[in-house]
Amino acid sequence: MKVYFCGSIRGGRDDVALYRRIVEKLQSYGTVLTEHVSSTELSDRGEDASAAGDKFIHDRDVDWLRQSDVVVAEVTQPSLGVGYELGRVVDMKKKTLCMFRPLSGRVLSAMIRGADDGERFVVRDYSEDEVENVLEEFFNTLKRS
Ligand SMILES: O=c1[nH]c(=O)n([C@H]2C[C@H](O)[C@@H](COP(=O)(O)O)O2)cc1CO
Repeated sequence: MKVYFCGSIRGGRDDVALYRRIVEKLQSYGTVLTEHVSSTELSDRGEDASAAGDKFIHDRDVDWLRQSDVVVAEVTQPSLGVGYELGRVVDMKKKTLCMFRPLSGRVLSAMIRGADDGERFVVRDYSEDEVENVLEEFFNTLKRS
């Protein structure tokens, strides 16, 4: 199974330790195409600051999104890139889990929460200690569908 993980990069790296935990868990289910998103070596400058780099990143990531079987996004730290990826994914009709931590004090964008259809695109509120359980639940429902 190919998994695409979305997490904030230029939107801010505050949650990178959590991204690491998510990616480690996801790797027990399949190949994570975007493992770099969880790298502590990646700063909020992104992978490459050059203009050609940005086109490469965009085209590669959209291609990976197309290839993926399932998409998991941590959406607590607002990120234009993650929002864009999720918009594309809705059109691609991929099975998607968005994970949000209300204890952050933030309110999730209506364009993400409002896209929840209870089936293909699901938004799940959680707290940090529940990360692994939330992912287990999600992948168990995938097996059943
Ligand atoms: O260097 C990068 N590499 C990369 O793969 N991305 C993708 C994957 C992330 O899920 C998402 C993060 O977007 P943003 O940088 O706007 O927070 O975009 C984004 C950047 C930088 O924008």
